[in-house]
Amino acid sequence: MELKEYWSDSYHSRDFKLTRIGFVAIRFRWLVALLIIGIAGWVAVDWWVLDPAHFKLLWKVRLITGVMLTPLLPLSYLCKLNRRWMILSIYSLLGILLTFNLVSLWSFRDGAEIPVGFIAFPYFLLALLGVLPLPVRSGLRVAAVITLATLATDYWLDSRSLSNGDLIDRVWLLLSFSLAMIWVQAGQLRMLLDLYRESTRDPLTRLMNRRLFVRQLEDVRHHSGVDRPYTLILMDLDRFKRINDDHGHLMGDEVLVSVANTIMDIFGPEAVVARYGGEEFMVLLPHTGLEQGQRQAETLRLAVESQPVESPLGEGEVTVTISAGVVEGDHTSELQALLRQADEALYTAKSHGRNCVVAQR
Ligand SMILES: Nc1nc2c(ncn2[C@@H]2O[C@H](COP(=O)(O)OP(=O)(O)OP(=O)(O)O)[C@@H](O)[C@H]2O)c(=O)[nH]1
Repeated sequence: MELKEYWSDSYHSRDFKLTRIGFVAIRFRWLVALLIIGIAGWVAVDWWVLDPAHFKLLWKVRLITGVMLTPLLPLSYLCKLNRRWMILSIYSLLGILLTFNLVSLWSFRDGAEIPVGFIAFPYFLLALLGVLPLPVRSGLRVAAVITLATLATDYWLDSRSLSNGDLIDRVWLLLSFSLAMIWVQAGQLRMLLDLYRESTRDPLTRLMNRRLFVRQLEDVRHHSGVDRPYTLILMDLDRFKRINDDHGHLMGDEVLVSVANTIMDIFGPEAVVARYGGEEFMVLLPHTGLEQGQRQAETLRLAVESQPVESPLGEGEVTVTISAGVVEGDHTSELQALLRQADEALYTAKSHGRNCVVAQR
């Protein structure tokens, strides 16, 4: 994982963004549910430790906080659809809880001793938010909001305490907890990204696998218009079994990696490229019509044919050829039918003697 991927989600793929938001949504929902139960359950502790006057005020504050948190449960279902909803949900949670913190501390303005649970609340909140897999930039924002709100609350309620060493002590504690939160969040993000890559990448060629490809295809189909077609190229190595049989599986693997690299070189970063099966590759060219797709497939076919692959054991080189089927889709296309059509076009290319490209409307 690169450092910039820890820093901001703008360096994550669209698909991973959605996956991460889905995880955040689930954890956020559990967090809200636990907070509702915890804040309500705390009434029993208040009843035990507080004097009746305080208890009378604070149980209502807890009840109102619980009621205000409740809409965040359905909101968490919207969070997984869109980053904006996620941000709104997280900051609404912070707003409600920091207001709760403010009101509960304010209730001790008469000089009564504040139970440690109330003083520790912002630190408790920072620790809890560690469960969300947020990038460092988002974590810093959350930490800044909690730190500033906590210091402002303290200053407003007891400005005297901020003139002595208490201020340094509090700032130090808040910064320590913030760092711990960001560290845990980055760890969660890393674990999620590693798992995501394991489950969506082919370990040999590092291309995406079929599962992710189909999701990407669905996404491109969804966002394309009638006048903005896309093209699919399904290709298969010719007589690949023979390469394995004659030169060994190590050579076969080398051929697969070499062809994958050639595909990436020819089509560039705009294309969506996947290892679709054992010796099958699929390329999705957004905003590309059938004729242009066919021309690009032909360029690839010639490039593969003209670049023999060297044996990793230094036992000479082999010439590889590919056959390809090309089809065009738009937003009305039914994906399974389109994939079947690409398969038929490839089959036709194979039956025409291999090492050729067949486009099918
Ligand atoms: N080395 C290696 N071989 C693989 C891998 N995945 C699949 N294969 C082999 O790919 C071969 C596919 O063979 P076939 O389906 O018979 O196709 P082909 O020999 O390419 O023949 P045509 O497709 O008809 O031109 C099989 O021998 C598989 O073992 C892999 O990851 N590495």
